[in-house]
Amino acid sequence: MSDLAAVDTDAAPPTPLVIAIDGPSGSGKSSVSRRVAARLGLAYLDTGAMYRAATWWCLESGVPLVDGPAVAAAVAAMPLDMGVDPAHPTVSVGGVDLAEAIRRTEISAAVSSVATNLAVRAALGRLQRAAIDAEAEPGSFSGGRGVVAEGRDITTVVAPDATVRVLLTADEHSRLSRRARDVHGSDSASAMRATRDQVVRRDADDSTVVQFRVAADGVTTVDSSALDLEQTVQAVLDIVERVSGRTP
Ligand SMILES: Nc1ncnc2c1ncn2[C@@H]1O[C@H](COP(=O)(O)OP(=O)(O)O)[C@@H](O)[C@H]1O
Ligand SMILES: Nc1ccn([C@H]2C[C@H](O)[C@@H](COP(=O)(O)OP(=O)(O)O)O2)c(=O)n1
Repeated sequence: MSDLAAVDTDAAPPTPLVIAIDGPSGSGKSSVSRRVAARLGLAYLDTGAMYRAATWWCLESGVPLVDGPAVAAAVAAMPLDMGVDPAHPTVSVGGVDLAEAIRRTEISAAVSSVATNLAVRAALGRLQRAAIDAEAEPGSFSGGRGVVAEGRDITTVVAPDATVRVLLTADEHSRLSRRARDVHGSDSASAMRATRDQVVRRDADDSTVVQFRVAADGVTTVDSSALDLEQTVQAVLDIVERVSGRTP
């Protein structure tokens, strides 16, 4: 038998990895997920940005956020586009780039009222699942490279069949301190007080419809309270290697 004949040309390509990461505000989901995706050559889907974009769209269209059916109808018609390159993730609606707008305090303060609308959750959940499937399908347009998707219900509702499922946590003080530094450039007592609404109140509201405080069966918890960013990324990469054998 020649050397050439020994090559198995029918060998299946590696199954695209789907990594689901959930956790509360400030636990480090976005920072860690982007880095894990970049290191493994995967796409990156920020599902929180989709809820933020939906909130921006409703406010921009003059839809009162207290009117649940009107909010659901507006979100169903939202021309949303998510860019999933971890080096440059984008979110736009009707061609308007929302990178900055969706991080404003006004959106952070209002987003839970949209995220607790069950019709909105169903609609955005379907879009998220389709985006994950598009990245995870071998031979798909995007090349089936696989994806890291992060949010609050990815491990439990949107992609409970993901190859790797992680709940990223951190104690309340660490989460407040990180968010205060992100938003106010300082984690002084007053900056942390000013951030409480965006972290503690919002998580309390969000957890009335989604369970992201305790790991579901089969989900591995990573507590980042005593870790720096690189150590947290490494902790997730270690889990990926253990579960799937994949390394950067
Ligand atoms: N151990 C850590 N893990 C993740 N992020 C950390 C860590 N320590 C500090 N950070 C910082 O905390 C912030 C976390 O914010 P982010 O990733 O937006 O969290 P989330 O998406 O969960 O709200 C970022 O500025 C990040 O650099
Ligand atoms: N899969 C998801 C993702 C986010 N959400 C909600 C929860 C949050 O209040 C908003 C915004 O999420 P985002 O991840 O951007 O919030 P943080 O940056 O972690 O504070 O959307 C959700 O309900 N389900």
